[in-house]
Amino acid sequence: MAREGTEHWPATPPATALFADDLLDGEVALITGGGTGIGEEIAVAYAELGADVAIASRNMDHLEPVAERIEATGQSACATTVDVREMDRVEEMVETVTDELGDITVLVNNAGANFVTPTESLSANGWRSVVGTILDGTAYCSMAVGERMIEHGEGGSIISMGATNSVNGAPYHAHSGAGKAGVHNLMQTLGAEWAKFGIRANTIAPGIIETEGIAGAVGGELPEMLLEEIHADRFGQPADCVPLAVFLASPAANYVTGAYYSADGGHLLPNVPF
Ligand SMILES: CCCCCCC/C=C/C(=O)SCCNC(=O)CCNC(=O)[C@H](O)C(C)(C)COP(=O)(O)OP(=O)(O)OC[C@H]1O[C@@H](n2cnc3c(N)ncnc32)[C@H](O)[C@@H]1OP(=O)(O)O
Ligand SMILES: NC(=O)C1=CN([C@@H]2O[C@H](COP(=O)(O)OP(=O)(O)OC[C@H]3O[C@@H](n4cnc5c(N)ncnc54)[C@H](OP(=O)(O)O)[C@@H]3O)[C@@H](O)[C@H]2O)C=CC1
Repeated sequence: MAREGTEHWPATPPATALFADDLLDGEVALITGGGTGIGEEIAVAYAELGADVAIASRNMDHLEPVAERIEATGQSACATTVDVREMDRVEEMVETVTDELGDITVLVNNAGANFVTPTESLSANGWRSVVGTILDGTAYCSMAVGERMIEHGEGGSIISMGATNSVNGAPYHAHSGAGKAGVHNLMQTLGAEWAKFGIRANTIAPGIIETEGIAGAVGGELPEMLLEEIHADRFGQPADCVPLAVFLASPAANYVTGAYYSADGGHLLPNVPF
């Protein structure tokens, strides 16, 4: 996996160099969109730290090679198809994962969708496609897994991928920004409601992370001029998002819920003196 860094902003080291290799022993993690990009990096890191890992998305071709990478660590893997926009399919996914790996203790709502477009060119179906994946999908997966976490009675960790485009609004991101803002709000609400069950719910907001998904979303290569807005002077890599995802899944975050952490190289910070 690419881990490009610069002199002042070095690459984030692999999880095995940062965390104890048994940190996630006994955890069963489900990562939606775990066959590509950031989700793949989190899935493999969780397995390297001792979790059994399920990955789910629409296309099994994405999932099978990652399931092999998980199994190569010695942990159990489950790869299953789902469209997170459909509650029935989400319920089936959760049944499959629970049957194969046991009760889910960590859910990572990572499946995502975006394309940049002027809002006046956005169709209703385009809006639904993106908001359905980001917001409905996060809600459906959280409800289906949360219900079982409550029944099981041992708590759990729900981690959702937000995006920095939701913080101040972002031109051409009406659907994505609004959906991701909803994700953060949903995690805060679940953090409050489900605290009594020992379920924590938190959000990670990546900045601009080099993945095939974002390249597709912007219609090709990421424009270099975007770097002018990033204090770290480099785009992020999937590995830059992993330590937060490991922390939030682990006992190190036992007192952390409703929180919002960005991994964006300072993208949201002002870059002019006034
Ligand atoms: C520049 C800096 C950015 C920084 C912040 C970035 C924040 C977030 C980033 C990310 O999330 S990156 C990860 C992105 N990953 C993906 O998008 C992967 C999954 N993507 C997809 O599945 C597709 O790209 C999809 C279009 C999002 C969804 O596919 P689906 O099969 O459900 O939809 P379609 O039937 O293809 O289309 C539905 C609807 O949407 C319209 N549409 C699709 N692409 C565009 C576009 N580029 N511009 C305008 N409209 C688009 C399409 O025409 C359909 O609408 P109708 O024509 O039926 O009205
Ligand atoms: N890369 C970036 O710069 C940023 C990313 N993010 C967020 O981080 C997360 C990961 O992004 P990234 O790795 O770049 O993206 P990718 O495009 O690589 O990953 C998105 C994943 O979601 C899956 N997916 C998409 N739609 C659905 C659906 N309807 N049902 C189930 N699975 C689906 C895709 O698999 P399949 O096609 O097989 O369904 C794919 O594996 C996303 O939530 C994204 O919004 C946030 C800010 C910036």
